[in-house]
Amino acid sequence: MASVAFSEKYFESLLKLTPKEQSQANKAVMLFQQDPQHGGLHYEKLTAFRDNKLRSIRANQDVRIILAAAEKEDLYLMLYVDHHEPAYEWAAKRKVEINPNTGSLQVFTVEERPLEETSRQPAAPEKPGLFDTIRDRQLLQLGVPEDAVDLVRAMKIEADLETARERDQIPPDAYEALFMILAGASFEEAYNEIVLTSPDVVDTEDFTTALTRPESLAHFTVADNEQALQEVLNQSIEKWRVFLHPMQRRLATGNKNGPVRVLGGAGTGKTVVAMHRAKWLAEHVATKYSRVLFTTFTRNLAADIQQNLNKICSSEALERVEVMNLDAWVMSFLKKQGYDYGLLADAKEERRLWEQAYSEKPASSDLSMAFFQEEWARVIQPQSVNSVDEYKKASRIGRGTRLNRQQRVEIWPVFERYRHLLASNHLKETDDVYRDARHLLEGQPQLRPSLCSVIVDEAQDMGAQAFMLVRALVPRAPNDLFIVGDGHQRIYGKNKVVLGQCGIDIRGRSARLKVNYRTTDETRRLAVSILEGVEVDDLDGGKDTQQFYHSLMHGPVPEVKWFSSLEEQADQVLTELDANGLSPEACCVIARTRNEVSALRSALENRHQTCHILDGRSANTPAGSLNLATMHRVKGVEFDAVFVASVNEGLVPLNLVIRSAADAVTRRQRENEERALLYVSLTRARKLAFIFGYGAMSEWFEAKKVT
Ligand SMILES: Nc1ncnc2c1ncn2[C@@H]1O[C@H](COP(=O)(O)OP(=O)(O)OP(=O)(O)O)[C@@H](O)[C@H]1O
Repeated sequence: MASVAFSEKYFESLLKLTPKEQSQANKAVMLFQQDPQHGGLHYEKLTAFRDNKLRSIRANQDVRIILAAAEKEDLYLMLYVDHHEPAYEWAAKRKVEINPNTGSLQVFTVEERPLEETSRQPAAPEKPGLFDTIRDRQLLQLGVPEDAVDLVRAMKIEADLETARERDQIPPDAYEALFMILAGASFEEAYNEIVLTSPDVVDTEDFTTALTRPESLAHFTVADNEQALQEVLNQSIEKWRVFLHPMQRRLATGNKNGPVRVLGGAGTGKTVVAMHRAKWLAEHVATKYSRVLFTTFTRNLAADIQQNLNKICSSEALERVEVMNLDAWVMSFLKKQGYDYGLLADAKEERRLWEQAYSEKPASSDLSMAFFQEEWARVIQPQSVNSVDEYKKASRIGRGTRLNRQQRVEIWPVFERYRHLLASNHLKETDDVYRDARHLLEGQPQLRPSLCSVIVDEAQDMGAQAFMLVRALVPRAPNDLFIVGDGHQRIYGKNKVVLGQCGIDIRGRSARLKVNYRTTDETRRLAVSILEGVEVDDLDGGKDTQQFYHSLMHGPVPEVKWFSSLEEQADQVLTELDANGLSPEACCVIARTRNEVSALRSALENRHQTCHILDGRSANTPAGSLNLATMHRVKGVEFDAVFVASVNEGLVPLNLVIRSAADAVTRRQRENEERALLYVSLTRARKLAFIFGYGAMSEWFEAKKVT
């Protein structure tokens, strides 16, 4: 039986056909796998074309499947499917080759069409080439096909590289390397990033081996038996399930000699990597008695992840993975040990307790209640400070208000009182709960759950106590921890965590994902610009950057529009939905506060638009209803279009939050978090993003507005 592989492009083209044609194409491929020479398929060599490996078969009278044949290996690569003429047109200039330097299987176009006119404007002849500093030999090492070297040499402006990618003249791996060079990387940096496993010798005729390389598997999937073929064809191909970026694949598979940390801007596929890692661990490391715990920040995110894992894991693998938000997991664990506390989750209750505790403040002190709350969250809880003596010694690095030892002694009773109030109300904060669970495990190791591995998603919003608990949950061993996060998206006022200080040593095992698969580059740029100048950490005491972070999709630059009233803003939301043919259930209106979300809801409902508020519990949005959510709630999810609404002065950044900061340092931290909220909101958009406001505009957008 023949082996069949499919390119990503094949599925893209398949999905453009009618359901009937798709099913005919599937049948043809299945028949082909049984018998490539079957008369009904009209297996035909496309001799006059650029690549003599190309063949076609018939799906019906008109629809043709274009494939490349490695006949000696009885291996066939399905590349494209379309109606007769466009299918042959597509095939005429394509080449399918194993790159002799990188070993990756590449499909690209060879054509003599010049690059855009822009490069040939009067001044162009003297313009230096984009890649003049890179030698031909280096271009080849980076995976540029020999046929494309002249084209690369002719590139004069950035748009030339984009044009070449859009026309498939440069294969994706070579494009990425060239993109990095343009963005300032040295040859060595680009090479190390793109050519993950440089083969010693490449056999350019050995397609079977080429298809095992991560670079090839980013764009091809193999079905080497009938069952595999059925599976590939039956599932609607969601790309993330099959076509992993080489870096994603490298991270998701194989034994790791200890904790791994994965960073990456919004939409770079961190959660996808974490899910594939869970799958790999479930298949290779876990047993029924030693499972994988996949934790994330909220119940909604855990539910989404479970749903997606169901799509990629067998039922045996699923039994070996437990998905839960960390709070829920720890509470359930503690309850089983007879723990008799509830979690303090109600902001009003919290405020009430603080107001009582604040009354212990010495009359001589003019510190605000906000100061005490911040001090508690950023100094006392992360360091498990339990007594005045410990407080005297506690590190207060990063705090804006200085306190000498005497002052610490004087204000300590406020914290003691707050702790007492929590206890007398049978309440604990999450940090307490994490700590209690860890102490329990340290004192009674036999209680340790049987886990071989813990995966942590959205790590930027987990604090030190959470990570110390995670460390205690699983013994130090290969594959023990896999941590995924993005400091740019820290929105819950947690201290920056330093994994090394929580006993988690990631040295030599960390990576950053750079390709945004969700958002258009135009939206991504705007989102990144909001965080300009904000220093972002890498979860381990170092700095993170957005260098080389890019998106391959393009669309309109998000519009920043201003209105005179909330009602006018609501009108415009409806106008844009209509004008862009958007389904309301695939879109979301996002505002900073719950009150503003409610006001928007009323305005939209008054205009006969049904709305669906995304809150703590997720339920599917009914068809025709428009999603509405706060900025906090949209973390980790995505929509075709987002309307970041009511970006008004006072709301963005939220005045209340900024004004109540006890000192300048805290104010800056809060302002950065407000920026992160906008970054998160904007990067939820798959196709379109809008920034709307009314009344006085947020100072952050004054310069960008369109009237
Ligand atoms: N290899 C891939 N091929 C195609 N699509 C992908 C790939 N990896 C991820 N995606 C898609 O990109 C989008 C973002 O992925 P994911 O949610 O994993 O990113 P993330 O880095 O966790 O995002 P965020 O931090 O913004 O929540 C999803 O729609 C996902 O299906």
